[in-house]
Amino acid sequence: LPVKQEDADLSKEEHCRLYCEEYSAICPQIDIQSRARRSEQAQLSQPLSLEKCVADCVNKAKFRFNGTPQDFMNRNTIQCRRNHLHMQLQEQNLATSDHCLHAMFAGKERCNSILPSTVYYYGLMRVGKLYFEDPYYEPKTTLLLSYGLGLYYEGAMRGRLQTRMPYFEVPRQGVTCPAAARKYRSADGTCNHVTMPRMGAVNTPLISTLEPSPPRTLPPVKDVAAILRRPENPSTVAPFNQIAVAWIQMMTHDWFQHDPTNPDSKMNRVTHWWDASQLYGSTLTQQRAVRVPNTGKLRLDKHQELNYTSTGIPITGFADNWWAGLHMMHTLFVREHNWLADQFELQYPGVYTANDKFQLTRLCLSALLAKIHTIEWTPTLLDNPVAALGLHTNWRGVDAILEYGTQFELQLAYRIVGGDQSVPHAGNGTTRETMYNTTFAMTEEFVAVYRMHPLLPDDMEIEGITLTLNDLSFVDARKLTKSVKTTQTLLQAFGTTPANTLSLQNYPRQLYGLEKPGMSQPINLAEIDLQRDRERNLPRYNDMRRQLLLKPYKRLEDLTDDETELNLLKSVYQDIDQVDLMVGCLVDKDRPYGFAFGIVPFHVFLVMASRRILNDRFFMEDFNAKVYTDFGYNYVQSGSLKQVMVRHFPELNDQIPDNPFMNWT
Ligand code: HEM
Repeated sequence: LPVKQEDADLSKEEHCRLYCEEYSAICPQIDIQSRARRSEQAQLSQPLSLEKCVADCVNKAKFRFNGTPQDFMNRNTIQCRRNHLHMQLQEQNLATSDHCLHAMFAGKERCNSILPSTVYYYGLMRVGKLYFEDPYYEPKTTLLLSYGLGLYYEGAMRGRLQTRMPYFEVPRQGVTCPAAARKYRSADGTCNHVTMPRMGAVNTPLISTLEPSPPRTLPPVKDVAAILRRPENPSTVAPFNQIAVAWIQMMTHDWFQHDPTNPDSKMNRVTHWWDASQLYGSTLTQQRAVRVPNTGKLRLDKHQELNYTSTGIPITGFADNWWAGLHMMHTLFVREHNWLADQFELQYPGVYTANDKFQLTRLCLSALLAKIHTIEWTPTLLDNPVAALGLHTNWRGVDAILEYGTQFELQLAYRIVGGDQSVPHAGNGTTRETMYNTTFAMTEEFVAVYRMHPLLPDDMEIEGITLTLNDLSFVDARKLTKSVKTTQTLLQAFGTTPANTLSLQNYPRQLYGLEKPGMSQPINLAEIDLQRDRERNLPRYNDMRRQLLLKPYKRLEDLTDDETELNLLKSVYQDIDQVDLMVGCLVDKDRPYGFAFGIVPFHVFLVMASRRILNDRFFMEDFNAKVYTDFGYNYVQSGSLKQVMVRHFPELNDQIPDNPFMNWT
């Protein structure tokens, strides 16, 4: 294990030289952490015997189990499903009742303290889930109690799921971090994490935290894709618009991308961090290509639109799966980058070099994107006051409660829980090392639940002309982008075109014959989506429910009350355990109040939404005016999507609602 060996050879001074030339105060801490890692690694290298694992579960966790060790493993109990050491680390701090709780979720084994866990689960968690899923649930209680219970469910479930995230070493592979890496985000995502510098970097693996379903005969993807297809008659639409759709695709390009030419590869082609790599690239070479040399700015054409190569490839950080929606979003934020870089010169004349201005702008813009996503985009799709409060808390901490209303009881709650510092959130300095003791990486299940192609339209009207999705995609997008006011026109069209709902019969017809450059014939994206989840060993839907601590279903009938949908499901699946993950996500009626998607994707997001903030140094201990500058920090904390849009397209001011993701009139 290279990290272990390297660390073992380093003196304390070496640690300081390598990791914290500027911040020597944290050296002792680093030394302790390195020693802890080394001792963990030494234990990890011990062979794991099944008997020992079970014995530990029984002795350390005081967990009773009747059956063979193999049964124990097969039952998927949380103690044994992770590697042995991780189990010990995670579980030793848990109360016996929590072990029992895990076990109950996993397979209803007998526990020796069944009573407290029953009270806990059936009492707080059950009631909390009711209020979380429907804040207007009867019997009505006080706001404090219903929101409190709902939030309790969210927090407790996140904690449960979090204990399943693994700890693993990412080999350093010769990466050393220069002093500048302490101040700014690196091009390739290295050095965000001080002691494990390749954590979250480009070309490190996406991880699977769930287990594959047992093998069994499944219907061909072709047949399954056929039941997803959107019919010719008008599709069902959402209250939010196509800007929200283009937004989420742009975000996923920041977080993860598999290599479509090598479906077996688990490597992430972009950095795992929320660092706007879709704009800036995930390597130094890509970054140089998008920058205007010797300035802090990014390239735009003479109309201030995104630049393209002579062959129609956009010059930007991530250019795959391109369409007009991405042209619009990238142009908007590249313009914002250039405006912001100028502001650093105006605010601090002569203080910063061109490179400093570029790096500071990147820091601030990434944080603004993360903030817009957390407190504007996600609450739009999860239009539920309890979920929204949870999301605001992710960014602002318990201060969010104060913004939520002036009700006396909420104010009281704020005081009772101890105010701003009581909950980890952006900027409150909780270190990632102590956060859950896990390694940060995007997960395969996160990729899978974001397969949200049904949000897309089949066609869209732009300046009176109806264009199909094929007309808007790949190099065809370029044809639209040569006029002076392209992005303004696109924003108007996308703002007034509703998103489609995430439901069973709503997969765009156009995507069954998507003309992708380099392919000899059109691709069928619906089939590809299904196929990828199968070949990447994602659990099928019902197993996913089980592993996400949700009650599994018994019959296909449990998934939907709609007879047409049920008949479609029955035309391809014989039983509930066959249902593909994406199909289950689209059809499952288990959708909390106001949610645009179901509880399964939500449980996956619940963990990742917090981790990608709480594990990132630039959102935690380094999210402050010292690192971002006073101006930059205020820019992030006071900025919003509408502000950015109006800055660059003032003519749209009157049309853009306060929440630009909602349909414009
Ligand atoms: C017109 C717009 C879009 C086009 C042309 C498009 C096209 C594609 C293509 C060709 C793939 C690769 C399939 C493969 O070979 O594995 C893909 C993957 C994917 N798309 Fe889209 N897409 C579009 C919009 C969206 C939107 C709105 C979302 C919403 C979140 C989305 C989410 C994803 C995800 C999660 C993947 C899997 C990525 C991975 O495997 O790492 N796409 N898309």
